[in-house]
Amino acid sequence: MLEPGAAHPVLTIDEARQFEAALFGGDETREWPAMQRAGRAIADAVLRDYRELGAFPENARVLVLAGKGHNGGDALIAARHILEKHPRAKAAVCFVFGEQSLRPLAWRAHRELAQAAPERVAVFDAAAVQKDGAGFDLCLDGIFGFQFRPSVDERVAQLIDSVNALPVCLRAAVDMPSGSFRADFTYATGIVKTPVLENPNSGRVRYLDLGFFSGSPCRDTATLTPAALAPLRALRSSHTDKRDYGHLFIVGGSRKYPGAVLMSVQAALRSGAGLVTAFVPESLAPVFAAQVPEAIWHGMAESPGGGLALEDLPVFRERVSEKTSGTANATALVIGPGLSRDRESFALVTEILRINENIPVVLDADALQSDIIASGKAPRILTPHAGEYQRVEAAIPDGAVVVRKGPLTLIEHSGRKYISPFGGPVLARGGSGDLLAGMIGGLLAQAPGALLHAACRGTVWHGMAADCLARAHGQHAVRTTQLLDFLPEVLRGVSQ
Ligand SMILES: NC(=O)C1=CN([C@@H]2O[C@H](COP(=O)(O)OP(=O)(O)OC[C@H]3O[C@@H](n4cnc5c(N)ncnc54)[C@H](O)[C@@H]3O)[C@@H](O)[C@H]2O)[C@H](O)CC1
Repeated sequence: MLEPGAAHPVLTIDEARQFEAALFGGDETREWPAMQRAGRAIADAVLRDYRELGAFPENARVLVLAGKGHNGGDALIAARHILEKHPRAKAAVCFVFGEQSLRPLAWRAHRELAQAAPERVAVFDAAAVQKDGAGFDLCLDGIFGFQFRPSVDERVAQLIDSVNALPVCLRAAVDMPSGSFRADFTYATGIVKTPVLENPNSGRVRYLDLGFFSGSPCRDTATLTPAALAPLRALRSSHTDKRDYGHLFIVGGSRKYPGAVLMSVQAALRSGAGLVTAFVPESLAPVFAAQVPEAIWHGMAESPGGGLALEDLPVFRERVSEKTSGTANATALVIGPGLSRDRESFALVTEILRINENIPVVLDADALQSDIIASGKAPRILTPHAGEYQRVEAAIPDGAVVVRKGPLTLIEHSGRKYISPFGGPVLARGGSGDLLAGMIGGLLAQAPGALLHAACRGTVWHGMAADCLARAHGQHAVRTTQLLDFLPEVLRGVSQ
Protein backbone atom coordinates (compact mmCIF):
# COMPACT_ATOMS: atom_id res chain seq x y z
CA MET A 1 0.00 0.00 0.00
CA LEU A 2 1.13 3.53 -0.71
CA GLU A 3 0.98 6.28 1.89
CA PRO A 4 -2.33 8.23 2.08
CA GLY A 5 -2.45 11.09 -0.39
CA ALA A 6 -0.13 9.39 -2.90
CA ALA A 7 -3.12 7.76 -4.61
CA HIS A 8 -6.78 8.78 -4.74
CA PRO A 9 -9.65 6.40 -5.55
CA VAL A 10 -11.00 5.91 -9.06
CA LEU A 11 -14.79 5.47 -8.80
CA THR A 12 -17.50 3.99 -10.97
CA ILE A 13 -20.29 6.34 -12.01
CA ASP A 14 -22.61 4.98 -9.31
CA GLU A 15 -19.95 5.30 -6.63
CA ALA A 16 -19.16 8.85 -7.74
CA ARG A 17 -22.85 9.74 -7.67
CA GLN A 18 -23.21 8.41 -4.11
CA PHE A 19 -19.98 10.08 -3.04
CA GLU A 20 -21.09 13.49 -4.33
CA ALA A 21 -24.56 13.07 -2.84
CA ALA A 22 -22.96 12.47 0.56
CA LEU A 23 -20.55 15.37 0.10
CA PHE A 24 -23.03 18.02 -1.07
CA GLY A 25 -26.47 16.56 -0.28
CA GLY A 26 -27.81 18.46 -3.32
CA ASP A 27 -27.19 21.72 -1.42
CA GLU A 28 -26.26 24.47 -3.89
CA THR A 29 -24.51 26.52 -1.21
CA ARG A 30 -22.02 23.66 -0.89
CA GLU A 31 -21.92 22.88 -4.61
CA TRP A 32 -21.14 26.42 -5.76
CA PRO A 33 -17.73 26.70 -3.98
CA ALA A 34 -16.76 23.27 -5.36
CA MET A 35 -17.71 24.44 -8.87
CA GLN A 36 -15.60 27.57 -8.37
CA ARG A 37 -12.62 25.42 -7.40
CA ALA A 38 -13.23 23.10 -10.35
CA GLY A 39 -13.50 25.98 -12.85
CA ARG A 40 -10.31 27.61 -11.60
CA ALA A 41 -8.44 24.29 -11.59
CA ILE A 42 -9.57 23.59 -15.17
CA ALA A 43 -8.44 27.04 -16.32
CA ASP A 44 -5.03 26.68 -14.65
CA ALA A 45 -4.52 23.17 -16.02
CA VAL A 46 -5.63 24.05 -19.56
CA LEU A 47 -3.33 27.08 -19.68
CA ARG A 48 -0.46 24.96 -18.36
CA ASP A 49 -1.08 22.20 -20.89
CA TYR A 50 -1.44 24.74 -23.69
CA ARG A 51 2.26 25.52 -23.18
CA GLU A 52 3.00 22.30 -25.10
CA LEU A 53 1.82 24.28 -28.13
CA GLY A 54 3.53 27.55 -27.17
CA ALA A 55 2.24 30.74 -25.58
CA PHE A 56 -1.52 31.11 -25.19
CA PRO A 57 -2.42 33.57 -28.00
CA GLU A 58 -3.14 37.12 -26.82
CA ASN A 59 -6.25 37.30 -29.02
CA ALA A 60 -7.27 33.73 -28.30
CA ARG A 61 -10.74 32.56 -29.35
CA VAL A 62 -12.24 30.15 -26.83
CA LEU A 63 -15.29 28.07 -27.71
CA VAL A 64 -17.36 26.94 -24.74
CA LEU A 65 -19.91 24.15 -25.32
CA ALA A 66 -22.22 24.38 -22.33
CA GLY A 67 -24.90 21.87 -21.43
CA LYS A 68 -27.58 22.46 -18.81
CA GLY A 69 -25.83 21.47 -15.63
CA HIS A 70 -22.76 21.74 -13.45
CA ASN A 71 -20.42 20.48 -16.13
CA GLY A 72 -21.41 23.42 -18.31
CA GLY A 73 -21.08 25.65 -15.24
CA ASP A 74 -17.52 24.44 -14.63
CA ALA A 75 -16.63 25.18 -18.27
CA LEU A 76 -18.12 28.69 -18.01
CA ILE A 77 -16.22 29.41 -14.79
CA ALA A 78 -13.01 28.14 -16.42
CA ALA A 79 -13.65 30.45 -19.40
CA ARG A 80 -14.06 33.40 -17.01
CA HIS A 81 -10.67 32.71 -15.40
CA ILE A 82 -9.05 32.39 -18.81
CA LEU A 83 -10.54 35.70 -19.98
CA GLU A 84 -9.47 37.38 -16.74
CA LYS A 85 -5.89 36.21 -17.23
CA HIS A 86 -5.86 37.11 -20.94
CA PRO A 87 -7.50 40.49 -21.35
CA ARG A 88 -7.72 40.32 -25.14
CA ALA A 89 -9.06 36.77 -25.38
CA LYS A 90 -12.69 36.23 -26.44
CA ALA A 91 -15.21 33.51 -25.66
CA ALA A 92 -17.92 32.15 -27.96
CA VAL A 93 -20.45 30.36 -25.77
CA CYS A 94 -22.79 27.82 -27.31
CA PHE A 95 -25.66 26.78 -25.04
CA VAL A 96 -26.26 23.43 -26.61
CA PHE A 97 -29.79 23.08 -25.17
CA GLY A 98 -30.54 26.82 -25.24
CA GLU A 99 -29.81 29.50 -22.63
CA GLN A 100 -33.17 28.94 -20.94
CA SER A 101 -32.30 25.34 -20.13
CA LEU A 102 -29.44 26.27 -17.76
CA ARG A 103 -29.79 25.00 -14.20
CA PRO A 104 -29.37 27.68 -11.50
CA LEU A 105 -25.64 27.27 -10.83
CA ALA A 106 -24.76 27.03 -14.53
CA TRP A 107 -26.86 30.15 -15.05
CA ARG A 108 -24.93 31.90 -12.28
CA ALA A 109 -21.61 30.88 -13.89
CA HIS A 110 -22.85 32.26 -17.24
CA ARG A 111 -23.93 35.54 -15.64
CA GLU A 112 -20.54 35.96 -13.93
CA LEU A 113 -18.71 35.28 -17.19
CA ALA A 114 -20.84 37.80 -19.07
CA GLN A 115 -20.34 40.40 -16.33
CA ALA A 116 -16.58 39.85 -16.12
CA ALA A 117 -16.00 40.54 -19.81
CA PRO A 118 -19.25 41.82 -21.40
CA GLU A 119 -17.72 42.90 -24.71
CA ARG A 120 -15.61 39.73 -25.08
CA VAL A 121 -18.31 37.10 -24.62
CA ALA A 122 -20.67 36.27 -27.48
CA VAL A 123 -23.41 33.67 -27.61
CA PHE A 124 -23.14 31.44 -30.68
CA ASP A 125 -25.91 29.14 -31.76
CA ALA A 126 -25.05 25.73 -33.22
CA ALA A 127 -25.26 27.07 -36.79
CA ALA A 128 -22.76 29.85 -36.00
CA VAL A 129 -20.33 27.32 -34.49
CA GLN A 130 -20.71 25.00 -37.48
CA LYS A 131 -20.14 27.84 -39.94
CA ASP A 132 -17.12 29.24 -38.13
CA GLY A 133 -14.29 29.25 -40.63
CA ALA A 134 -11.60 30.75 -38.40
CA GLY A 135 -11.56 27.95 -35.86
CA PHE A 136 -10.67 28.30 -32.20
CA ASP A 137 -7.54 28.20 -30.10
CA LEU A 138 -9.32 26.30 -27.37
CA CYS A 139 -12.59 24.42 -27.02
CA LEU A 140 -14.05 23.54 -23.62
CA ASP A 141 -16.58 20.73 -23.74
CA GLY A 142 -19.04 21.02 -20.85
CA ILE A 143 -22.10 19.53 -22.54
CA PHE A 144 -22.81 16.47 -20.43
CA GLY A 145 -21.80 15.79 -16.85
CA PHE A 146 -21.44 12.31 -15.43
CA GLN A 147 -24.69 12.70 -13.51
CA PHE A 148 -26.61 12.90 -16.75
CA ARG A 149 -25.52 10.82 -19.74
CA PRO A 150 -28.48 10.45 -22.09
CA SER A 151 -28.09 8.94 -25.54
CA VAL A 152 -26.97 11.93 -27.57
CA ASP A 153 -29.72 13.29 -29.83
CA GLU A 154 -29.06 13.78 -33.53
CA ARG A 155 -28.76 17.57 -33.36
CA VAL A 156 -26.18 17.49 -30.53
CA ALA A 157 -24.28 14.65 -32.22
CA GLN A 158 -24.05 16.76 -35.39
CA LEU A 159 -22.78 19.75 -33.45
CA ILE A 160 -20.11 17.61 -31.77
CA ASP A 161 -19.08 16.12 -35.12
CA SER A 162 -18.72 19.54 -36.67
CA VAL A 163 -16.68 20.80 -33.71
CA ASN A 164 -14.43 17.74 -34.14
CA ALA A 165 -13.91 18.83 -37.74
CA LEU A 166 -13.18 22.51 -36.94
CA PRO A 167 -9.60 23.69 -36.65
CA VAL A 168 -9.09 23.87 -32.87
CA CYS A 169 -5.60 23.90 -31.30
CA LEU A 170 -6.55 22.26 -27.99
CA ARG A 171 -9.76 20.41 -27.17
CA ALA A 172 -10.50 20.02 -23.50
CA ALA A 173 -13.31 17.94 -22.02
CA VAL A 174 -14.60 18.79 -18.57
CA ASP A 175 -14.84 15.59 -16.53
CA MET A 176 -15.67 13.31 -19.49
CA PRO A 177 -15.91 13.84 -23.24
CA SER A 178 -19.52 14.38 -24.35
CA GLY A 179 -20.73 11.86 -26.90
CA SER A 180 -18.12 11.56 -29.64
CA PHE A 181 -16.24 14.75 -28.66
CA ARG A 182 -12.56 14.03 -29.32
CA ALA A 183 -10.58 15.55 -26.48
CA ASP A 184 -6.85 16.20 -26.38
CA PHE A 185 -7.18 16.38 -22.61
CA THR A 186 -9.93 15.37 -20.22
CA TYR A 187 -9.87 17.17 -16.88
CA ALA A 188 -11.34 14.90 -14.23
CA THR A 189 -12.62 17.34 -11.62
CA GLY A 190 -12.39 16.00 -8.09
CA ILE A 191 -12.94 12.33 -8.99
CA VAL A 192 -11.56 10.14 -11.78
CA LYS A 193 -14.43 7.96 -12.98
CA THR A 194 -13.74 4.56 -14.52
CA PRO A 195 -15.35 5.27 -17.95
CA VAL A 196 -12.93 8.15 -18.57
CA LEU A 197 -10.04 5.71 -18.49
CA GLU A 198 -11.77 3.43 -20.98
CA ASN A 199 -13.02 6.09 -23.41
CA PRO A 200 -10.80 6.35 -26.52
CA ASN A 201 -11.94 9.98 -26.92
CA SER A 202 -10.58 11.09 -23.54
CA GLY A 203 -7.11 11.97 -24.82
CA ARG A 204 -4.81 12.59 -21.89
CA VAL A 205 -6.55 12.30 -18.54
CA ARG A 206 -5.66 14.96 -15.97
CA TYR A 207 -6.83 14.50 -12.41
CA LEU A 208 -7.71 17.81 -10.74
CA ASP A 209 -7.57 17.24 -7.01
CA LEU A 210 -10.32 19.34 -5.38
CA GLY A 211 -9.58 18.00 -1.91
CA PHE A 212 -12.39 15.44 -1.85
CA PHE A 213 -10.21 12.54 -0.77
CA SER A 214 -7.72 13.82 1.77
CA GLY A 215 -7.11 11.00 4.18
CA SER A 216 -9.44 8.56 2.39
CA PRO A 217 -8.29 4.96 2.18
CA CYS A 218 -7.40 3.73 -1.27
CA ARG A 219 -9.63 1.49 -3.38
CA ASP A 220 -8.59 -1.30 -5.70
CA THR A 221 -8.11 1.21 -8.50
CA ALA A 222 -6.53 4.55 -7.74
CA THR A 223 -4.92 7.48 -9.49
CA LEU A 224 -1.44 8.52 -8.46
CA THR A 225 -0.86 12.10 -7.34
CA PRO A 226 2.28 14.25 -7.11
CA ALA A 227 2.24 13.46 -3.36
CA ALA A 228 3.77 10.09 -4.33
CA LEU A 229 7.02 12.04 -4.66
CA ALA A 230 6.84 13.67 -1.20
CA PRO A 231 9.51 11.45 0.41
CA LEU A 232 11.98 12.48 -2.30
CA ARG A 233 11.53 16.12 -1.35
CA ALA A 234 12.88 15.75 2.21
CA LEU A 235 16.36 16.83 3.26
CA ARG A 236 18.88 14.02 3.53
CA SER A 237 20.40 13.29 6.90
CA SER A 238 23.85 14.87 7.33
CA HIS A 239 25.54 11.71 8.66
CA THR A 240 25.21 9.70 5.46
CA ASP A 241 27.41 8.69 2.58
CA LYS A 242 26.94 7.07 -0.82
CA ARG A 243 26.42 3.60 0.66
CA ASP A 244 23.28 4.83 2.42
CA TYR A 245 21.67 5.53 -0.94
CA GLY A 246 21.97 2.11 -2.47
CA HIS A 247 24.00 0.50 -5.19
CA LEU A 248 22.24 -0.29 -8.44
CA PHE A 249 23.66 -2.84 -10.87
CA ILE A 250 22.46 -2.50 -14.47
CA VAL A 251 22.95 -5.37 -16.88
CA GLY A 252 22.33 -4.67 -20.56
CA GLY A 253 23.60 -3.27 -23.81
CA SER A 254 24.62 -4.94 -27.04
CA ARG A 255 26.23 -3.95 -30.32
CA LYS A 256 22.69 -3.71 -31.71
CA TYR A 257 21.41 -1.35 -28.99
CA PRO A 258 24.35 0.35 -27.31
CA GLY A 259 22.50 3.55 -26.42
CA ALA A 260 19.65 2.05 -24.38
CA VAL A 261 21.77 0.96 -21.43
CA LEU A 262 23.61 4.29 -21.45
CA MET A 263 20.27 6.08 -21.09
CA SER A 264 19.22 3.81 -18.21
CA VAL A 265 22.49 4.51 -16.41
CA GLN A 266 22.08 8.27 -16.89
CA ALA A 267 18.56 8.09 -15.47
CA ALA A 268 19.62 5.94 -12.51
CA LEU A 269 22.33 8.45 -11.65
CA ARG A 270 19.70 11.20 -11.54
CA SER A 271 17.36 9.18 -9.30
CA GLY A 272 19.40 9.73 -6.15
CA ALA A 273 21.12 6.32 -6.05
CA GLY A 274 24.49 6.41 -4.26
CA LEU A 275 26.29 4.11 -6.70
CA VAL A 276 25.51 2.76 -10.15
CA THR A 277 27.53 -0.03 -11.75
CA ALA A 278 26.82 -1.07 -15.32
CA PHE A 279 27.71 -4.45 -16.85
CA VAL A 280 27.94 -3.96 -20.60
CA PRO A 281 29.74 -5.60 -23.54
CA GLU A 282 33.46 -4.88 -23.21
CA SER A 283 33.73 -2.95 -26.47
CA LEU A 284 31.26 -0.38 -25.14
CA ALA A 285 32.60 0.15 -21.63
CA PRO A 286 35.49 2.58 -22.34
CA VAL A 287 33.38 4.84 -24.56
CA PHE A 288 30.57 4.91 -22.01
CA ALA A 289 32.98 5.57 -19.13
CA ALA A 290 34.30 8.61 -20.99
CA GLN A 291 30.75 9.90 -21.46
CA VAL A 292 29.33 9.13 -18.03
CA PRO A 293 32.18 8.96 -15.53
CA GLU A 294 29.95 8.97 -12.44
CA ALA A 295 28.96 5.33 -13.10
CA ILE A 296 31.24 2.34 -12.60
CA TRP A 297 31.53 0.58 -15.95
CA HIS A 298 32.29 -3.09 -16.07
CA GLY A 299 33.14 -4.55 -19.49
CA MET A 300 31.87 -8.12 -19.91
CA ALA A 301 32.94 -10.71 -22.49
CA GLU A 302 30.95 -10.39 -25.70
CA SER A 303 29.00 -13.10 -27.48
CA PRO A 304 29.54 -13.59 -31.23
CA GLY A 305 26.22 -11.77 -31.74
CA GLY A 306 27.50 -8.66 -29.94
CA GLY A 307 25.62 -9.30 -26.70
CA LEU A 308 26.75 -10.31 -23.19
CA ALA A 309 28.44 -13.70 -23.16
CA LEU A 310 27.69 -16.39 -20.60
CA GLU A 311 31.36 -16.86 -19.73
CA ASP A 312 31.53 -13.85 -17.41
CA LEU A 313 28.77 -15.11 -15.10
CA PRO A 314 31.32 -15.90 -12.32
CA VAL A 315 32.65 -12.31 -12.53
CA PHE A 316 29.13 -10.98 -12.10
CA ARG A 317 28.40 -13.40 -9.27
CA GLU A 318 31.53 -12.26 -7.44
CA ARG A 319 30.70 -8.57 -7.86
CA VAL A 320 27.08 -8.90 -6.85
CA SER A 321 27.86 -10.52 -3.52
CA GLU A 322 31.09 -8.62 -2.80
CA LYS A 323 30.99 -6.93 0.60
CA THR A 324 32.13 -3.40 1.11
CA SER A 325 31.93 -1.86 4.59
CA GLY A 326 29.71 -4.70 5.69
CA THR A 327 27.01 -3.98 3.10
CA ALA A 328 26.14 -6.29 0.23
CA ASN A 329 27.36 -4.57 -2.87
CA ALA A 330 24.25 -4.54 -5.00
CA THR A 331 20.97 -3.40 -3.44
CA ALA A 332 18.95 -3.66 -6.68
CA LEU A 333 19.37 -4.86 -10.24
CA VAL A 334 18.03 -3.63 -13.56
CA ILE A 335 18.26 -6.20 -16.33
CA GLY A 336 17.30 -5.66 -19.94
CA PRO A 337 17.87 -2.21 -21.44
CA GLY A 338 19.45 -2.73 -24.86
CA LEU A 339 20.06 -6.42 -24.10
CA SER A 340 18.86 -7.49 -27.58
CA ARG A 341 17.58 -10.99 -28.32
CA ASP A 342 20.96 -12.66 -28.20
CA ARG A 343 20.68 -16.30 -27.05
CA GLU A 344 23.80 -16.16 -24.91
CA SER A 345 22.65 -12.97 -23.23
CA PHE A 346 19.31 -14.63 -22.47
CA ALA A 347 21.18 -17.56 -20.92
CA LEU A 348 23.34 -15.19 -18.86
CA VAL A 349 20.46 -13.19 -17.41
CA THR A 350 18.46 -16.36 -16.69
CA GLU A 351 21.43 -17.62 -14.67
CA ILE A 352 21.84 -14.25 -12.91
CA LEU A 353 18.22 -14.46 -11.82
CA ARG A 354 18.59 -18.08 -10.75
CA ILE A 355 21.57 -17.39 -8.48
CA ASN A 356 20.16 -14.13 -7.12
CA GLU A 357 18.11 -15.06 -4.09
CA ASN A 358 17.00 -11.78 -2.66
CA ILE A 359 18.22 -8.66 -4.45
CA PRO A 360 15.14 -7.00 -5.96
CA VAL A 361 15.24 -6.71 -9.71
CA VAL A 362 13.67 -4.63 -12.47
CA LEU A 363 13.18 -6.61 -15.69
CA ASP A 364 12.82 -4.46 -18.78
CA ALA A 365 12.82 -4.58 -22.59
CA ASP A 366 14.25 -7.78 -24.10
CA ALA A 367 14.64 -9.36 -20.65
CA LEU A 368 10.83 -9.56 -20.67
CA GLN A 369 10.64 -13.16 -21.91
CA SER A 370 8.40 -15.74 -20.23
CA ASP A 371 11.19 -18.07 -19.11
CA ILE A 372 13.40 -15.19 -17.92
CA ILE A 373 10.74 -13.50 -15.80
CA ALA A 374 9.84 -16.82 -14.19
CA SER A 375 13.46 -17.56 -13.28
CA GLY A 376 14.61 -17.31 -9.64
CA LYS A 377 12.78 -16.15 -6.53
CA ALA A 378 13.95 -12.58 -5.93
CA PRO A 379 11.26 -9.90 -5.75
CA ARG A 380 10.74 -8.22 -9.11
CA ILE A 381 9.28 -5.30 -11.00
CA LEU A 382 8.39 -5.86 -14.64
CA THR A 383 8.06 -2.91 -17.03
CA PRO A 384 6.36 -4.19 -20.21
CA HIS A 385 4.82 -2.05 -22.94
CA ALA A 386 1.58 -3.44 -24.45
CA GLY A 387 3.30 -5.89 -26.84
CA GLU A 388 5.67 -7.17 -24.18
CA TYR A 389 2.78 -7.55 -21.74
CA GLN A 390 0.90 -9.75 -24.20
CA ARG A 391 4.03 -11.84 -24.64
CA VAL A 392 4.65 -12.49 -20.93
CA GLU A 393 1.24 -12.11 -19.29
CA ALA A 394 0.74 -15.81 -18.63
CA ALA A 395 4.16 -16.16 -16.99
CA ILE A 396 4.01 -13.20 -14.57
CA PRO A 397 4.92 -14.55 -11.13
CA ASP A 398 2.64 -13.88 -8.12
CA GLY A 399 3.73 -10.88 -6.14
CA ALA A 400 5.48 -9.15 -9.03
CA VAL A 401 4.87 -5.43 -9.46
CA VAL A 402 3.92 -4.84 -13.09
CA VAL A 403 4.33 -1.42 -14.71
CA ARG A 404 2.15 -1.64 -17.82
CA LYS A 405 3.52 1.17 -19.95
CA GLY A 406 1.45 3.03 -22.48
CA PRO A 407 -0.25 6.37 -23.03
CA LEU A 408 -1.80 5.77 -19.60
CA THR A 409 0.63 3.73 -17.53
CA LEU A 410 -0.94 1.31 -15.08
CA ILE A 411 0.91 -0.23 -12.15
CA GLU A 412 -0.50 -3.53 -10.88
CA HIS A 413 0.31 -5.27 -7.64
CA SER A 414 -1.62 -7.86 -5.62
CA GLY A 415 -4.93 -7.09 -7.30
CA ARG A 416 -4.57 -3.31 -6.95
CA LYS A 417 -4.18 -0.92 -9.85
CA TYR A 418 -2.57 2.52 -9.81
CA ILE A 419 -2.84 4.76 -12.86
CA SER A 420 -0.39 7.55 -13.60
CA PRO A 421 -2.13 10.58 -15.16
CA PHE A 422 1.22 12.10 -16.15
CA GLY A 423 3.32 12.10 -19.31
CA GLY A 424 2.23 12.29 -22.91
CA PRO A 425 3.23 11.78 -26.52
CA VAL A 426 6.52 13.60 -26.00
CA LEU A 427 7.52 10.19 -24.60
CA ALA A 428 6.70 8.47 -27.88
CA ARG A 429 10.34 8.26 -28.89
CA GLY A 430 13.11 5.70 -28.50
CA GLY A 431 14.66 5.48 -25.06
CA SER A 432 11.76 6.76 -22.90
CA GLY A 433 11.31 3.29 -21.42
CA ASP A 434 15.05 2.94 -20.81
CA LEU A 435 14.97 6.12 -18.73
CA LEU A 436 12.00 4.83 -16.76
CA ALA A 437 13.72 1.51 -16.00
CA GLY A 438 16.84 3.36 -14.80
CA MET A 439 14.78 5.66 -12.57
CA ILE A 440 12.74 2.85 -11.02
CA GLY A 441 15.93 0.84 -10.48
CA GLY A 442 17.68 3.80 -8.85
CA LEU A 443 14.74 4.36 -6.48
CA LEU A 444 14.57 0.65 -5.70
CA ALA A 445 18.29 0.55 -4.88
CA GLN A 446 17.66 3.25 -2.24
CA ALA A 447 14.74 1.37 -0.64
CA PRO A 448 15.07 -2.27 -1.72
CA GLY A 449 12.04 -3.44 0.26
CA ALA A 450 9.66 -0.96 -1.34
CA LEU A 451 8.98 -2.29 -4.83
CA LEU A 452 5.56 -0.74 -5.29
CA HIS A 453 6.80 2.65 -4.09
CA ALA A 454 9.75 2.58 -6.50
CA ALA A 455 7.48 1.63 -9.42
CA CYS A 456 4.85 4.29 -8.64
CA ARG A 457 7.32 7.05 -7.78
CA GLY A 458 9.49 6.35 -10.81
CA THR A 459 6.48 6.40 -13.13
CA VAL A 460 5.05 9.63 -11.68
CA TRP A 461 8.43 11.36 -11.68
CA HIS A 462 9.19 10.28 -15.26
CA GLY A 463 5.72 11.36 -16.48
CA MET A 464 5.81 14.72 -14.70
CA ALA A 465 9.29 15.43 -16.08
CA ALA A 466 8.02 14.56 -19.57
CA ASP A 467 5.17 17.06 -19.11
CA CYS A 468 7.66 19.76 -18.05
CA LEU A 469 9.85 18.96 -21.06
CA ALA A 470 6.91 19.26 -23.45
CA ARG A 471 5.78 22.53 -21.84
CA ALA A 472 9.27 23.98 -22.07
CA HIS A 473 10.20 22.84 -25.58
CA GLY A 474 7.08 21.35 -27.23
CA GLN A 475 6.52 17.74 -28.24
CA HIS A 476 8.55 17.65 -31.43
CA ALA A 477 12.10 18.98 -31.50
CA VAL A 478 13.45 17.33 -28.36
CA ARG A 479 15.65 14.39 -27.44
CA THR A 480 14.57 11.71 -24.99
CA THR A 481 17.38 12.36 -22.51
CA GLN A 482 16.34 16.03 -22.16
CA LEU A 483 13.67 14.67 -19.83
CA LEU A 484 16.37 14.12 -17.22
CA ASP A 485 17.02 17.86 -16.97
CA PHE A 486 13.47 18.33 -15.71
CA LEU A 487 13.68 15.82 -12.86
CA PRO A 488 14.98 18.40 -10.34
CA GLU A 489 12.25 20.93 -11.01
CA VAL A 490 9.53 18.30 -10.61
CA LEU A 491 10.83 17.52 -7.12
CA ARG A 492 11.33 21.16 -6.27
CA GLY A 493 7.82 22.01 -7.49
CA VAL A 494 9.02 24.91 -9.63
CA SER A 495 7.08 24.37 -12.81
CA GLN A 496 3.82 22.63 -11.89
N1 LIG B 1 19.11 3.75 -28.68
C1 LIG B 1 18.79 2.50 -28.46
O1 LIG B 1 19.63 1.68 -28.17
C2 LIG B 1 17.37 2.11 -28.55
C3 LIG B 1 16.99 0.82 -28.19
N2 LIG B 1 15.70 0.39 -28.17
C4 LIG B 1 15.35 -0.94 -27.69
O2 LIG B 1 14.02 -0.95 -27.10
C5 LIG B 1 14.08 -0.99 -25.68
C6 LIG B 1 13.16 -0.03 -24.96
O3 LIG B 1 12.57 0.87 -25.80
P1 LIG B 1 12.05 2.34 -25.44
O4 LIG B 1 12.16 3.12 -26.70
O5 LIG B 1 12.74 2.91 -24.28
O6 LIG B 1 10.48 2.17 -25.24
P2 LIG B 1 9.34 1.49 -24.40
O7 LIG B 1 8.28 1.21 -25.38
O8 LIG B 1 9.80 0.37 -23.56
O9 LIG B 1 8.83 2.65 -23.40
C7 LIG B 1 8.19 3.83 -23.87
C8 LIG B 1 7.86 4.76 -22.71
O10 LIG B 1 7.29 5.94 -23.21
C9 LIG B 1 5.94 6.05 -22.73
N3 LIG B 1 5.08 6.53 -23.82
C10 LIG B 1 5.21 6.22 -25.12
N4 LIG B 1 4.24 6.82 -25.82
C11 LIG B 1 3.48 7.54 -24.94
C12 LIG B 1 2.33 8.38 -25.07
N5 LIG B 1 1.74 8.62 -26.25
N6 LIG B 1 1.83 8.95 -23.96
C13 LIG B 1 2.40 8.74 -22.74
N7 LIG B 1 3.51 7.95 -22.57
C14 LIG B 1 4.02 7.36 -23.66
C15 LIG B 1 5.54 4.69 -22.25
O11 LIG B 1 4.56 4.73 -21.25
C16 LIG B 1 6.89 4.17 -21.73
O12 LIG B 1 7.12 4.67 -20.43
C17 LIG B 1 15.52 -0.72 -25.36
O13 LIG B 1 15.91 -1.27 -24.12
C18 LIG B 1 16.21 -1.35 -26.54
O14 LIG B 1 16.22 -2.74 -26.41
C19 LIG B 1 14.62 1.22 -28.69
O15 LIG B 1 14.35 0.73 -29.98
C20 LIG B 1 14.98 2.69 -28.71
C21 LIG B 1 16.38 3.07 -29.07
